[in-house]
Amino acid sequence: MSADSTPDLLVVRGLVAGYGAAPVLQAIDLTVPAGTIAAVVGANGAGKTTLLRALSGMIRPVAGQVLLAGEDLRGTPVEQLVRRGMAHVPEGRGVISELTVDENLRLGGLWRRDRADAGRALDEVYDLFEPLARRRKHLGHQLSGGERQMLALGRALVGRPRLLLLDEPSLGLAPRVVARTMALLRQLRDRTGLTVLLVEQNVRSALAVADQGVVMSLGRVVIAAPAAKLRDDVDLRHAYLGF
Ligand SMILES: Nc1ncnc2c1ncn2[C@@H]1O[C@H](COP(=O)(O)OP(=O)(O)OP(=O)(O)O)[C@@H](O)[C@H]1O
Repeated sequence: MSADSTPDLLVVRGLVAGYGAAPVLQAIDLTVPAGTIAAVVGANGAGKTTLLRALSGMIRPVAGQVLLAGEDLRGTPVEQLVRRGMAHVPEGRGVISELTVDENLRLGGLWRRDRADAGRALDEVYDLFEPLARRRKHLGHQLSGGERQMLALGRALVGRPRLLLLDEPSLGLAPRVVARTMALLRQLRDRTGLTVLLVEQNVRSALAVADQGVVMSLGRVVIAAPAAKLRDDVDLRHAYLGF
């Protein structure tokens, strides 16, 4: 439990993971309370993307524990992670260019047994992302960068995740689109209780929307603090964020 007794949805303890002999992540500890947004920031190569990959089962941790709502996820196959409520929107977004917007979105709900609710979730995504509703029949490759970002996020939301792992959603997007995406995350948190772990290069935008800021350096968490504190405390900003 966190200090204000909100249950922790995600608890990471001593997570070690990487790609070969030398691990990238060096014993990561992290706690994300349910219904909050945590922004993971840090220099290029700090290990932010690797952290998301290790959480979503794309790479197998060498050591440590990942608990989702108290359940240990070690050894859980990726499709089971999705069923348990974890959705990962990777950097580069993974939209399938040859499929239409509608087909891409439906992929996000294919595994769901409750077909009626999958249909409702699809309608909700079209309500949230009006440009997607207008382009249902367009192919993935016909979309703009911002629309592809919406589509990747929308596809994850069709699965009604509890925990959304989001890698660099602002990458390559116009500031207006970034602002809209961040506002949407807040709206989802407030309306549906969604929990978000957001990796961002755009530190200011990320800390503006987040409840918690997590700064990584060289595969470690160097500080985890309320986002407002990281935003407003000049000494902390200078020490950990360099601005
Ligand atoms: N597929 C891979 N195989 C081997 N090493 C990798 C692979 N992906 C990343 N790395 C290495 O792992 C380290 C951490 O990279 P990672 O992408 O997690 O950092 P990051 O904080 O997300 O940085 P960026 O913001 O540049 O994506 C880097 O040294 C990187 O070179």
